[in-house]
Amino acid sequence: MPSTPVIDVARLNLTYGDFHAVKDLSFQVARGEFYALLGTNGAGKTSTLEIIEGHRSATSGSVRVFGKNPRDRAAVRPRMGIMLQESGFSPDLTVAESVRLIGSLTRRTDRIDRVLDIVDLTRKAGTKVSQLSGGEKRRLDFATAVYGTPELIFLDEPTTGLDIQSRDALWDAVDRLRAEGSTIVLTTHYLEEAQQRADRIGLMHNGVFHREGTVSELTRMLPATITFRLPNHSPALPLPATRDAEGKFLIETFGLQKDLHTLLGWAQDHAMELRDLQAGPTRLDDVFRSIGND
Ligand SMILES: Nc1ncnc2c1ncn2[C@@H]1O[C@H](COP(=O)(O)OP(=O)(O)OP(=O)(O)O)[C@@H](O)[C@H]1O
Repeated sequence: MPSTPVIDVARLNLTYGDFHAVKDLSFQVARGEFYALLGTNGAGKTSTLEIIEGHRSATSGSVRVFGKNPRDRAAVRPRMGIMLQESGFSPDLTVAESVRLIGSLTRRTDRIDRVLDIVDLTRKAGTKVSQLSGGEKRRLDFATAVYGTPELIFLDEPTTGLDIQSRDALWDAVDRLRAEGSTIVLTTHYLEEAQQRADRIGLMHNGVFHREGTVSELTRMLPATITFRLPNHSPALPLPATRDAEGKFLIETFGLQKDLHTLLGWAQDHAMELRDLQAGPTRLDDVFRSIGND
């Protein structure tokens, strides 16, 4: 029998005055899953997450986290690690004091030196929050997700402002949390981060899901592309293609491997060089750009 979902949202609605921000939204997140809630600006992601995190009441619909009402903070909060866009740590506290505060707020236990090590702030333990760089502050925000290895972790734009080393370290830490069984909910505008890691994606637009599914389910709906250039007066191509104003050819295909094989065979047979050849699967960016087209 499948286990109870960690998050169960059914026909969720939220209105701000007469503005309908979230409309009949339903989705579930299973234990151990990495779910990315993505969408256009103003789509309703933050509003939805605020309800799931217990910060806001729904106008109607049902939200269950670990089978409980998330407004029941005492039952649910200790099991959730929430990395907000800004955690709002007091500027006068030191890094170590801020991390200790996470423990008392969430009622989870952990070793402060362990958490500082994971977020690479050991050397800044005695530094005041006001004296941290933007990236260091972001890593301190991440400590809220790491502290006490919570069962459910929300990451809201976690890598904004982080250099590449810090990003890699953050994702390594997330991988370890997953290996220990944590469920991850990510929101980000860096689509490739979601594309690489998410088990499933909910793509929101105007308060509803435009699409929901695995990355391959989402991208399978749009064609992959092959682009290249050819010298003038080349023989006819073996596949339908369009040509832009700069002379670059574009082939759109749902059979990338087969069509690429056909094209390369044609080029070989005619001793043609396919200059600037690029072939790529559909990216999540393309699915995003298609919002509003259907
Ligand atoms: N407190 C509020 N009062 C009135 N309208 C609000 C309030 N908070 C959000 N909204 C509106 O609700 C809609 C959804 O906002 P929300 O912040 O949930 O979107 P989002 O998907 O997180 O957007 P973004 O990617 O831009 O952060 C937006 O049109 C926003 O202007």
